[in-house]
Amino acid sequence: MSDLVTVENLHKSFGGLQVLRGMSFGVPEGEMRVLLGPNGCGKSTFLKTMIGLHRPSAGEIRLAGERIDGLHPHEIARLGVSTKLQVPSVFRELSVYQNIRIAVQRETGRDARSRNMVIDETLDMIGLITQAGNRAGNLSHGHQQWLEIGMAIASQPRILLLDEPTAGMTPEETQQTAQIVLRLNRQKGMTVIIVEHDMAFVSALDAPILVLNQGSIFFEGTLRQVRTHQGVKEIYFGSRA
Ligand SMILES: Nc1ncnc2c1ncn2[C@@H]1O[C@H](COP(=O)(O)OP(=O)(O)OP(=O)(O)O)[C@@H](O)[C@H]1O
Repeated sequence: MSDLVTVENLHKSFGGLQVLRGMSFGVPEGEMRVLLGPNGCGKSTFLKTMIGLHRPSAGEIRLAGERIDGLHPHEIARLGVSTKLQVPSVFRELSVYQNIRIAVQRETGRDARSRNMVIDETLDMIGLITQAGNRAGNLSHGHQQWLEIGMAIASQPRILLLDEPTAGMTPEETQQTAQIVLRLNRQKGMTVIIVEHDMAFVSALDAPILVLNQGSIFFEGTLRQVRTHQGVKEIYFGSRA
């Protein structure tokens, strides 16, 4: 299958600080990749560059063969790239249902019946149907994260980017989040790129891993291969791992 996302020789500097230095990889349509790497190696910078919040210093990002680097965030979103970053984005005063409805309404061209179907399907996907009438601000931290995932998928994107979605969650919520992401990927066929540190979560996803180090992809393989690769152990897990 051809790549939905192609990242080629991507560079991003902030002043004199070179964060991304020749990052290259591809993700075939319908697949998932986990982006791992030590703190400050540029994982969030990559996600923000992909959604147009940062302009690359050099290199290309393609979606289904078309260049998206340099486009505005709303143009990239319209092409089907959706994201849940670490910054909270739910409307706390509104209900769970209203939050999802707002996210669905951002899409044009749907009639009311099909909008309602998307809202119900989204609530089902994120496991919050029984909480639909609750105020978003009253949800637990974990459930708010699921709601944010729901808002990100309500536009039915081609690719979903998640930045540390399980941060601050309990171990049980973390496992349930893995199930949500797996449903999106395996049942809905959504392409997913996830930045994550939690190894229990990464293990549950059972997806190929990209290890980012010093601004470029250092290694690509399974979690098992990553865990036993001497070079990765040294840069990521520390030499004692
Ligand atoms: N807007 C910015 N201006 C200047 N420097 C920045 C900016 N954004 C990120 N950086 C720097 O770029 C480097 C990479 O940051 P980034 O947040 O991408 O790392 P990360 O791999 O996501 O880290 P973590 O795992 O800790 O979240 C850091 O040194 C950071 O201080």
